[in-house]
Amino acid sequence: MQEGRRIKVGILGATGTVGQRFITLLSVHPWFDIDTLGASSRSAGKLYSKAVNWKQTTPIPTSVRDLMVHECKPEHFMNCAVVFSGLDADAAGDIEAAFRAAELAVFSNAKNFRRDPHVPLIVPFVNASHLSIIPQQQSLHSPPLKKGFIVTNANCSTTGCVIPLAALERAFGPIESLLVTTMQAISGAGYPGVASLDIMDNVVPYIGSEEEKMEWETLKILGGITESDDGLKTFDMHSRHPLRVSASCNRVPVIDGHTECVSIRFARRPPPSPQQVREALVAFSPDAQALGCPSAPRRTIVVHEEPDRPQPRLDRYYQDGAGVSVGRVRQCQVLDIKFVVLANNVSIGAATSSIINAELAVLKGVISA
Ligand SMILES: NC(=O)C1=CN([C@@H]2O[C@H](COP(=O)(O)OP(=O)(O)OC[C@H]3O[C@@H](n4cnc5c(N)ncnc54)[C@H](OP(=O)(O)O)[C@@H]3O)[C@@H](O)[C@H]2O)C=CC1
Ligand SMILES: N[C@@H](CC(=O)OP(=O)(O)O)C(=O)O
Repeated sequence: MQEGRRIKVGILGATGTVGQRFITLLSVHPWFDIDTLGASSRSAGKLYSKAVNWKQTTPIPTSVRDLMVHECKPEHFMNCAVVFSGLDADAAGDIEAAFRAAELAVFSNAKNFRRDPHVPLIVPFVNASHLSIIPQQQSLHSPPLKKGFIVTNANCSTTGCVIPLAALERAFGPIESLLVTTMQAISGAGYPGVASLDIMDNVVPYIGSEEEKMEWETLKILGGITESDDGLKTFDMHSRHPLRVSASCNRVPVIDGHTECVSIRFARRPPPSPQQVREALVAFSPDAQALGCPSAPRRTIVVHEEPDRPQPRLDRYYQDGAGVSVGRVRQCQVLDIKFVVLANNVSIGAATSSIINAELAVLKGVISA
C-alpha cells in the first residue's frame, strides 16, 4: 500500500450486529476511510446515530455519528473502492450482485455467494491464495468486469474451526475425518436474534442450515484450486485428500464467542502426538502476518495449558477478537486428537475476516489503491 494513500470504503448493513463491528474497526483503520453507509429503507434517510440501535461497548465513532444512511443502491457508493457487507442474507444476494455489476469490490459476510464456483470463500489465515480466482469471476461476468468482484468470508463457526485445522494440515498433512460440536453465542443470530425466553436457562440443539454450511464450507476453504488445460480454475473441495466432516450445532446462552469441540483423524500414520499438535498450533504464522495486513493479529492461535480454557467470557477478546483460542489438546480414543477452540463470531467470525481479506486484496494488487 502506497504511503499516504487512503481508500474510501462503504458499509452495507451498517446498522446490524456485524455492521456495528465494521464501524468500530474501520473508524480507526490505517488505510480505509468510512465514506458511505447503507441499510434497509427503514434506516435510509436518517443520521447513523438515529438509525442504529448501538450495542457496542465503545461509543459510536464521531466520524460516523452524523453520516446519512442510504439505501443499498450502487449509485450512493460510487466514491468507494471497497464495500463491506453485513447484510441480512434475505437481501444480500441481489444487492451484492448489483454492486459487483457496478464495478465495486464487495467483501461479504452473507452466505449467498459462498457456493458460487467463481467466488472465493476466504478465511484470511487459511486460503488467501483463493483470491486468484477473481480475474475468472470478472471475465465470466456478463458483461465482463474490470474492477467489480465479490469475495465472501465463511460462516462464523466454520471460521473458528478451519483456522486450527489449516495450521495442522500445514504441519502434518491432510486431515481425513472431522467431528465438531458447536456451542454458539446468541449474537450469531443478529439482533434481536433468539428470543430471551428460548435461550435463558436453556440450550437449543438446532441452528437452521448451520451444520450443512460447516460441512460444505470446510471443504471449499481447505481445498485448493485446480486449473484445466484451457486455463479454467476450479475449487477442488479437498477432493485430492477427501475429508469427511460431521457437525452438530447448538445455541447456548453466551452473548459473544462460539466454542467448538473438535476431534480429528489425520491421513498420516502414526498421527502426531498432542504435544506436536500444540507446538504446530502455536507456531502457525499465516501469510496475512508476513504480508503486513494491519488487522492481522500478532499471534493467530493461543494454546491454553489450563484444563478449563478456553472460555467465552475470558478468551473472546484475544487479539481484539482477531485470534482464536485453543485448549484441552489431547488424544482422542476414537479418532486421533481432540481439542476445544473458541473464536469471536462477530470479529474473526465476521467483520475482522472481511477487513483482512480486503487488506490482502490490496497487498496482492487485486484492488488498486
Ligand atoms: N452475527 C454474526 O456473528 C455473523 C453474521 N454473519 C452474517 O452477516 C450478515 C449480517 O448479520 P448480522 O449483523 O448478525 O444481522 P443483523 O440482523 O444484526 O443486521 C442486518 C443488517 O441488514 C440490513 N438489512 C436488512 N434487510 C435489508 C434490506 N432489505 N435492504 C438493505 N439492508 C437490509 C439491516 O438494516 P436495518 O437496521 O435498516 O434493518 C441491518 O443493517 C448476515 O448475512 C449473517 O448471516 C456471518 C457471520 C457471523
Ligand atoms: N448462523 C450463525 C451466524 C451466521 O449468520 O452465519 P451465516 O453467515 O453462515 O448465515 C450463527 O447463528 O451463529
